[in-house]
Amino acid sequence: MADVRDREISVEQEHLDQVYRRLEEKIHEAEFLMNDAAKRSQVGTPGALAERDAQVFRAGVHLNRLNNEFEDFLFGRIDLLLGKDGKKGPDGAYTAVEPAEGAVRELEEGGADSGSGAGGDGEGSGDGEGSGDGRAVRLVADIAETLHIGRIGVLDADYSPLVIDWRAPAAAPFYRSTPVDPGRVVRRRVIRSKGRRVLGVEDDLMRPELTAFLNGEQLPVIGDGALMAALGQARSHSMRDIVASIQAEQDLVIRAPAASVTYVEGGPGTGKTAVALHRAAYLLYQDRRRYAGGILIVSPTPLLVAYTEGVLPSLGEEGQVAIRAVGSLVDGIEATVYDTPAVARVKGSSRMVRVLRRAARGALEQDAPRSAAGSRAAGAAPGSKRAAPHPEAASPQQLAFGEEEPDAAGEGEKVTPTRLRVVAFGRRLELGADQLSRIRQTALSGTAPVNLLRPRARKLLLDALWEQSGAAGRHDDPELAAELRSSFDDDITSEDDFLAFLDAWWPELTPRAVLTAMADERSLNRWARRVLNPGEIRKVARSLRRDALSVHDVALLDELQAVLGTPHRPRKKKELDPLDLLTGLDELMPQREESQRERAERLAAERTEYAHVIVDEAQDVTPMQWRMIGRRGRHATWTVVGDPAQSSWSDPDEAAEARDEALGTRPRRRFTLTVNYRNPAEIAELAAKVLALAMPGSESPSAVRSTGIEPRFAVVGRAARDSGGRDGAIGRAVRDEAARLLERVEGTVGVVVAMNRREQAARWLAGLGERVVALGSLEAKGLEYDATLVVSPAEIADESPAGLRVLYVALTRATQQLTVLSGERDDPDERGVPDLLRE
Ligand SMILES: Nc1ncnc2c1ncn2[C@@H]1O[C@H](COP(=O)(O)OP(=O)(O)OP(=O)(O)O)[C@@H](O)[C@H]1O
Repeated sequence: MADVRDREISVEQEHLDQVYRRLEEKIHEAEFLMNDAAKRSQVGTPGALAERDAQVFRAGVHLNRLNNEFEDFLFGRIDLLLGKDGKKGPDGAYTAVEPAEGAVRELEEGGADSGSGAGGDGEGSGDGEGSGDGRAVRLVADIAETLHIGRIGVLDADYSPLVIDWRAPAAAPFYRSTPVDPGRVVRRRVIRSKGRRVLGVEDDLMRPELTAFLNGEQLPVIGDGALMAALGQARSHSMRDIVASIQAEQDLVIRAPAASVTYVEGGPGTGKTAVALHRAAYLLYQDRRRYAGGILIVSPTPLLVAYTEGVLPSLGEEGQVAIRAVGSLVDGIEATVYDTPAVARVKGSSRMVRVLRRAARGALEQDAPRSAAGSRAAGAAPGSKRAAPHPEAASPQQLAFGEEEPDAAGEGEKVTPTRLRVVAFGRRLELGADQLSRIRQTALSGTAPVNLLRPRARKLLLDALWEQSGAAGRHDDPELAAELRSSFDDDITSEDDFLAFLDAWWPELTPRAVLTAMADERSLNRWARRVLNPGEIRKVARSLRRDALSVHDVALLDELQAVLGTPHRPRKKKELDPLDLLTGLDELMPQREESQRERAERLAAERTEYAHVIVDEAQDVTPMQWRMIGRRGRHATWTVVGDPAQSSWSDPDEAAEARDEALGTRPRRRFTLTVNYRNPAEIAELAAKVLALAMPGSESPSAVRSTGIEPRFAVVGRAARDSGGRDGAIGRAVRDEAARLLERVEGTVGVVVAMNRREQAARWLAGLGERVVALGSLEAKGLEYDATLVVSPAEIADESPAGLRVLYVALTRATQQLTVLSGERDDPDERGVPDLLRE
C-alpha cells in the first residue's frame, strides 16, 4: 500500500510541477507587462499616464495573486465518467453533472463486456456483482476526464485546464458528490501540498461498486478521512479556509445565487462563518462587475474580525470585501467597550429612534458643549470629552463592563443665545426669547434632517426682522419691494453679529454632540419621556458620561447621523504647489488624472453602501444595529447567518422585526446546516444540556467526530478559598488549569469568564504565553480554541436574561478539550459537575 501511496503522490507531484512551470511563465508575463507599462511613463500625456496606471494596476494584482496562491495552491482532484450533454466552460472543462448513457458497462467475470449501459443516476449500483441468470458480472467504466481543483484557475498554453478554480461550475462536483448521489465522480481526492511539494493524498470513492480504469490501469484509492484530518489539526489565532473540504450542504449555500436574501441557520460549529466567507469569494468570482460595489461582512466583535480576516486573501480575494465589527461600522470609530446588559437592552431597542429624533431637535437649545460647527459628524475624534460627570458614581458592575471611569473634566460651555439684535436701515431691531423659540419650532416642524434646516431658520429670522423693520409696506411696486427686501437681507447677513448669532443659535450639530447632550439626565428625561422609564433614563444618561464609546453607542451615532444630515459642502480644489502658482507653471502642466488604483481606493474608503451584505452571528444584532446595517445595503443582496440558540439579545421578536424592516420585502431563501465540525461528540453532548435549558425543544447539530476525551470538571476548593480569599483562589485555579491544558494541546487555549472578570482573568494568565487568551463571555462569539476553560457557568448564566444562551456559546468553543471550573455559586456535586450541567 505504501508503494501505491508513494506512486500516487509522485503522480500528483508531476502535475503540480507542471502547474508551477506554467505559473512561472505567467509571472514573467505579468512582470513584462509591468515593465512595459512603467516605460510608458516617459510619455507625458494624461491619457497615456492613465493607461499606464491601469496596466500597472492589473499586472500588479495578477502578480500579487500568483505569488499569494503559491501556498497550498492545488488541493483537489476528481476523476469523472463521461458526461451527458456537457458544455465546455471558459476554463476548458466539461460541466455535465450526470454520466452519459453507456458510461458504465457490465463485464461478465472472466468474459467480455456485456455492453449494457448502466450509467445515469447510479443505475446499476448495488453490490455490483452477479446477474439475474447466476453469472458473475462486474460494473466497469473508464475515467473520461480528470480535473484538478485549486485556489485559482490555470490554463495550459494550449488552453487545456491544468487547475480549475474552486468556484467554477466544473469544480462543484468536487464538493457536491456523495456516495448516495455521486453524479459523474468516481474518485474524489484531497491533495495536501506545501509550497511546491505534495505531501499526501486522501481519496473518497464515490462509486465503490465500480471498477474504474484510467489509461488502462485500475484506479487506486488511498486512505480516507481528509475531512477528519482537517478537523483534528491544532488551531491558531486565525481561521483557516475550508476550501479543500467543503461539505455538500455547505456548498449549496456557498453557491446559492445571490438574489434577494439568503438565510443560513445552524448550531455552533456547523461552518456558518466559514460558509459566509467562502460565499463572499464565490460571489466575487461569479460576477466581479456586479460586486465592484463591494461586499460588507459584519462581525459581532473585533476579535472575530481579526480571527477571520485572513481567510479571504487565502482564497485569492482582497480589496472588494470589507470585514467590520459592528462597533466599527461608522468611520473613524472603533468601540470595544460593552455596556451592562441592562443599558445595552435600552440602547439596542428601537424605542431609541424616538428618543434620538427628539434629542437631535432638542440639542439645539441645550447649554451643553458642542463640537465646532463644520466638523464631520460621525467622524468626530474618538475619545473626545463628554459632559461633566454626574455626582453619582458608576456602579461597580458598570465599570466592569464599561472599563472607563466617567470623565472628570468639564468643558468650555456654550450657551444658546436668547436674544438677537441687529441694526438695519438705521434702526435697531431685536428678537426676544419667545420669538426666537417660535421661529425655531416653525423651522423644526416636519421631518427634514436638522442640519439641513439651518437655511430655513435663517430665512424665518430675516422674515421676522423684516416685519419688525416696518419697511414691508413702503413700496407698492413689487419689483421695488423685492429689491428693498434683498438689500435688507444683504445688510443683515453681512453683519458679523448676525453670523455669530446664527452659529450659536443654530449650530451644525454632530452626532457626537447630541449623544453628549443626552448624558445630561434632565435633558434626556425631557426627550425620553413616555418612551423610557425613569430607571432606564438614569442608567443610559450615566453610561453616556463615560469617556469611551460603547459598541451600542455606535448604532446611536449612526441613527443620529441620519436624523441630523450632512449639509452639502463644495469639494475643495486640489492644493497646488505655491511655487507653480507663482511661476504660472500650474497653467501649463496638465492636471494629473486620478489613477485607476487611486480611484478604487478612494471609492472603497468613501463607500457607505454595498452591493452585498453578509451578517455573521445575526442573532446578536440589536434592532438599532439592524437599522445601521440596513442603511449600508439599501440596494444590496444579503446573506444572513446565525443561530437563535446563541443569541445574547434579550428580545428576539423585536430584533426580528427590525431585521425584516432592514431587509425590506425582498424574498427570503432558507438553508439549515446540521453537522457540527468543531466540537467532539463528548463536548457537544454536555453543551446540549444547556441548550435544553436555554431553548427547550431545539435540536443540537450532530457532532462529526469523537475524541474519547470527556470534559473535565474542576472545583475551587474550600481550603484554597480559606487560605487565599475567594478571588485569589479562583485566580490560582484558573491559572493552574490553563497551564495544564496548554500542556495537553498543541494549539490555543481560551479561558472564558463572565464579562466583569475580563481584566482580572487577563492578569491571572499573565506570563503563560501567547497560546492562551482570556475572554469575556460575549467576546467568545464565533471563536474557537483547541481547549477551553469555562469559569463558573453560574456567573455567566446570571449576567443577563440571555445568560444561558451565552453559556451555551462558551461551552461550544473547544475543538478538543473542555474544562469547566466551578465556584461556590455553581453548586457543584461530588464529581464537580455544576448545577447547570447536571441531568
Ligand atoms: N467542511 C469543513 N471542512 C473542514 N473544517 C470545517 C468545515 N466546516 C467547518 N469547519 C470547521 O469547523 C469550525 C467551525 O466553523 P465555523 O466557525 O464556521 O462555525 P459556525 O457555525 O460559524 O460556529 P459558531 O456558530 O459557533 O460561531 C471551524 O474550525 C471550521 O474551519
